Amino acid sequence: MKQYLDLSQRIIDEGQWVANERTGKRCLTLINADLTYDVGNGEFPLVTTRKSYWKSAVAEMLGYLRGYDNAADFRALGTKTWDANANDNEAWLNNPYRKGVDDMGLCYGAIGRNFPKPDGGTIDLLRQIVDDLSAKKDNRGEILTFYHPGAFHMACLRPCMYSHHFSLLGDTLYLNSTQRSCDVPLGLNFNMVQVYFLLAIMAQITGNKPGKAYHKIVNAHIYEDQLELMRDVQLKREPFPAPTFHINPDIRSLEDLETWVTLDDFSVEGYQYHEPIAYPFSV
Ligand SMILES: Nc1nc(=O)c2c([nH]1)NC[C@@H]1CN(c3ccc(C(=O)N[C@@H](CCC(=O)O)C(=O)O)cc3)CN21
Ligand SMILES: O=c1ccn([C@H]2C[C@H](O)[C@@H](COP(=O)(O)O)O2)c(=O)[nH]1
Repeated sequence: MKQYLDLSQRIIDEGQWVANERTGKRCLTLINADLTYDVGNGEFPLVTTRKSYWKSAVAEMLGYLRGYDNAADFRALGTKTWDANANDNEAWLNNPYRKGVDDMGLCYGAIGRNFPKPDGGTIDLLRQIVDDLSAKKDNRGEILTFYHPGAFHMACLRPCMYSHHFSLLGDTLYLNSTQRSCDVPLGLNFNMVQVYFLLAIMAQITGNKPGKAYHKIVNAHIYEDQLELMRDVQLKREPFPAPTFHINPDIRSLEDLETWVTLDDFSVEGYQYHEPIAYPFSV
């Protein structure tokens, strides 16, 4: 939580104003931030200085792991966060590759679970990584990437957290996640939970212990219409102690994640938080 508040304050103190063409808004922007989550010690990075919707965050990551490519599937899982990008963005609505209502196109899990090969066919990157880590193998390239520049014109958005690199030392699993673009008031709230969750669940389904997760952010920004709420409301609040995150121990495999798992298989204990803040969202 302290890392989140420090980054937000750093953007306010040192950030530069940058015009963003896609959204038509200016962003106060900082380059490079490194956050660390000690998953092995259960330090769950949930924001407490406003109500944070952690179930939505977990649902998003679960949808990526399942390879979902449309907002209706994400809604069925328990999050509406892809509705706007799938259905309200002018450029995407006019894109000939859009398959209809709720389609997100080729992004996130639709790429990572089905990565196109130049010589034909596709690779399921997640399946390969789960198989290797379960066999205690780390080939120094256990990388789940959602980044495929050749498919950007067929997607509603380029992936923001685009690479998750797993490493095994003995039976302790580590994760380095990289994010190219970060909406700190809205997106990062979710992204911290997602990086923690990804390491915790991957350790559990591959029979390893979770270690630390390292979260690299390149472009960290606050949109102009969010600045006042962050500076004058959220940053004035005192954080509460971190809650703890629990996963149903019966989840044992990638197939479990793909079939019967719901948000009821996850819980948060001891979550104390301040009043919600409704930050504006830029499509
Ligand atoms: N501008 C922007 N920021 C983002 O963080 C973002 C995108 N676009 N597009 C793709 C995904 C979608 N994400 C989203 C979308 C909506 C919320 C949001 O509205 N959050 C509210 C309510 C959440 C809820 O009720 O479930 C919040 O207060 O956190 C958060 C992340 C993260 N990503
Ligand atoms: O997981 C996510 C997904 C998206 N975001 C934010 C970061 C940016 O504000 C927008 C994406 O816009 P681009 O023009 O494609 O950079 O969404 C996030 O913070 N976390």
